[in-house]
Amino acid sequence: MRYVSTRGQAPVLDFEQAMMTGLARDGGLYLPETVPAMTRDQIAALAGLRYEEVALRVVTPYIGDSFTQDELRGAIARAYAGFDHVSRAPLIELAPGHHLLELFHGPTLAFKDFAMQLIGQLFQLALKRSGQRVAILGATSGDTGSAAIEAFRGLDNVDVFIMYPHGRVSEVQRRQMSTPADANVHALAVDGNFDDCQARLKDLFNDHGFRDEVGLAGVNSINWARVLAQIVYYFTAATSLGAPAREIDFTVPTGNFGDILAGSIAKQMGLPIGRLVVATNQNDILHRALSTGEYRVGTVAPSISPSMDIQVSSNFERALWLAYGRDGSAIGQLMEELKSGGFTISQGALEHLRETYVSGRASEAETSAMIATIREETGQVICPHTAVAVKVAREHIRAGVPMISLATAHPAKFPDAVEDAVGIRPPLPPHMADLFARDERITRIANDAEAIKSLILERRTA
Ligand SMILES: Cc1ncc(COP(=O)(O)O)c(C=O)c1O
Ligand SMILES: N[C@@H](CCOP(=O)(O)O)C(=O)O
Repeated sequence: MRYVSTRGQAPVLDFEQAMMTGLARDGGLYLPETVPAMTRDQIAALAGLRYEEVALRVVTPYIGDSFTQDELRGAIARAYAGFDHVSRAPLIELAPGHHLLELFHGPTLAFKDFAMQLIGQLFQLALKRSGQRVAILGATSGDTGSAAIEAFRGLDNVDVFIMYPHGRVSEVQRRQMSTPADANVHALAVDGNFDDCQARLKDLFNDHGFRDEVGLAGVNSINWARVLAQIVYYFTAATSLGAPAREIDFTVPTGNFGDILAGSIAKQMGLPIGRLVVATNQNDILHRALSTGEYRVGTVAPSISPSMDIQVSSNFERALWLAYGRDGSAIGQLMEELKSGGFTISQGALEHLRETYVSGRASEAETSAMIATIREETGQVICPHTAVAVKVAREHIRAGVPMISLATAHPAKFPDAVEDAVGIRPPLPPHMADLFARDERITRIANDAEAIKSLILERRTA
């Protein structure tokens, strides 16, 4: 399997190289040159299999010679062994025809664990083989950071530097990043918003001298391996509701567009997904872009679903590349225009996008009201990101087509928003029960690439 950059100017790589490279050297994002199809029979055969077995079958065609089947099987087994639910991603019925896919049973209580735990295992295999040492740099609006830290903490050939927007993540999220005592973990509170963190991350990757000097690696959904691992649960969920014999719709609470992009790849592989519904909070650039064709960056407004407080949505570049017929120079041009605030999507590309995606948004009041409604109707307490999805999903449910909303985080990560909505603070699970008693270690840092570079050079141990 060969991987190509959305901007068409970077070397073509194999899976392991693409995973270790992260951001392509032309500033673009790697994608497989062709998406491997699964036959109807192959998809039907997934129903009822253990999550790990489905993962092996879905992921294998993308790996090429990078890892043996035994290595991959072992990595998958270790990745999901720590999840606290036997199904890994259980599906529960919220209302007739509307289901919740619970993606928060991993160690850090958000969907990020599905990919990060697997990447952690694959990185270790690759680094052991190459003898390389890396400095992982991540940007987070709250969940990617703790998942990355959990997957890489304590390794002696990896340092993990995580930038998060100071004051804009929940206290639980912050403590998940600031309390691990491992010397290779560095939580950086950046004076800016998530878009600033992600922009600085790309600045550092685009500085090839620095990148090579410290062995920079990325585990945001910039990294194709992240998206790949997230494809799997679309298959487990859809086949458990009758796919491929019937069509299934999904609603995905969306910010950086990695999770829903994974759904679109599952669809390209042959999974009969009808609609992929992009659900945004008040930071609704994606909803506006899909509705009007204008991708215009606004100001990031802090919300009660902070992990989706994103305006520059990294993986939308991958969706655009597919919609523009894989034209790297067209994408390069759009990304140049983005530097001045945005661009207009061509009519052809917009139509292509609309064949796959529909969209909606939830205001702050609607999000909070939906947490209360679901509690009232089902007794279930959902997190604010999930509430955004459920609110938008309800507007898009079609008769006879099951709708699956992705429950991307555990409500205990956002106790203030949940308490405001329903008057209760969901308890943290036992392994995190003493989170508020643990010591924190945070470095406050300016929104400045040079300052971040100096810090990495000074602190790296690997
Ligand atoms: C809890 C939660 N829900 C939804 C999202 C949005 O996912 P994506 O960035 O893949 O669109 C995020 C952040 O990634 C998140 O942490
Ligand atoms: N919501 C994310 C933002 C980064 O997304 P990623 O999927 O590109 O890592 C977060 O929680 O950090």
